[in-house]
Amino acid sequence: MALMSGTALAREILDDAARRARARTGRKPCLATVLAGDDPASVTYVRMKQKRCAATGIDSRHVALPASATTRELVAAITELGEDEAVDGILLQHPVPRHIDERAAFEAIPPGKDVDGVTMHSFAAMAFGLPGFVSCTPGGIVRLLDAHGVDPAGQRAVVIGRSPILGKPAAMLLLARDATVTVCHSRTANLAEHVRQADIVVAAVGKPEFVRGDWIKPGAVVVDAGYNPGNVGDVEFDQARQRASLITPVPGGVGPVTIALLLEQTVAAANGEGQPEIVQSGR
Ligand SMILES: NC(=O)C1=CN([C@@H]2O[C@H](COP(=O)(O)OP(=O)(O)OC[C@H]3O[C@@H](n4cnc5c(N)ncnc54)[C@H](OP(=O)(O)O)[C@@H]3O)[C@@H](O)[C@H]2O)C=CC1
Ligand SMILES: Nc1nc(=O)c2c([nH]1)NC[C@@H]1CN(c3ccc(C(=O)N[C@@H](CCC(=O)O)C(=O)O)cc3)C=[N+]21
Repeated sequence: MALMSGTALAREILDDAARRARARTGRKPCLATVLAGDDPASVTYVRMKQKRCAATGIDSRHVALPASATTRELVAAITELGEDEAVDGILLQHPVPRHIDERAAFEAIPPGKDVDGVTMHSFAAMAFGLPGFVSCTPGGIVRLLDAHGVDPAGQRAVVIGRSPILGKPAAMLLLARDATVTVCHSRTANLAEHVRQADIVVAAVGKPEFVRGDWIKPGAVVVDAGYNPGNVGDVEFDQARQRASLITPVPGGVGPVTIALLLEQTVAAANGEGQPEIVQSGR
């Protein structure tokens, strides 16, 4: 077993982003973070992103709305950031309070500022193999595989989870890399049987140690995107690592690369570029 660490890769991506920041524009790129409500985990994530911005030479601006905010108010706040020329990228922290229409709020982000890759436009571009911003966690997963010499082509990939910002786009990116992709979810029958067949497993469930180590096929590559309270992933790490050829740790795996991609795409947005290199096949 070897560890598929994300910290070194994140460092590389951030160093490169720092070098490219202001190169074309002469001013710092600016990421706007938007948070509705005060969920403590979300507050922590947003703070992490802001700190990483500061260290990378990126300005950040934060818009905080109360948990009682309406869809209309959230959409208005995002629309305003979309029209603000000083803002290059917009991140709306997921999840939003239950009474808010999250999709409507995401869609208020103009495609050129969708550095978190959450809009229909970005998803479709990614799925069609066209230039655009990728969803950060799935994009980070593919970059991790690349950095560790894992070529998904012809491999059986099983993605557990189908959420709009994680499981579903992760499946599309693996498909673009010519993997044979199975997407599992809460209605999947015989989940363990699917996982046992997988050369590449992506766990994106949100349940601590949900994926049992003995489901992992010997030699498989395991990517644990789960991030549960107490820094616990979605995979039973100690058992899985004995069977996997490569496995991401939690923390220090997918998480840091996700944030690095967000900042990389913010710099790209400021420089007027898309992010075409992740999707190659155009299928
Ligand atoms: N490192 C990072 O950057 C990020 C990490 N995360 C982490 O990833 C995890 C997943 O996040 P997210 O996708 O937003 O979560 P969601 O809750 O939106 O989605 C969870 C998915 O898991 C599926 N699922 C739930 N129970 C089961 C089950 N028993 N068997 C099979 N599938 C099941 C659900 O299926 P169904 O669709 O049928 O309900 C759903 O598709 C969390 O731990 C989160 O913290 C999330 C985003 C970024
Ligand atoms: N619109 C939106 N986009 C997101 O990308 C998004 C989101 N909403 N909502 C919440 C999840 C969660 N998420 C994490 C990112 C990095 C780490 C991360 O870097 N974790 C460190 C540990 C950090 C620490 O706890 O010290 C690690 O895994 O090593 C974790 C979780 C992004 N998310």
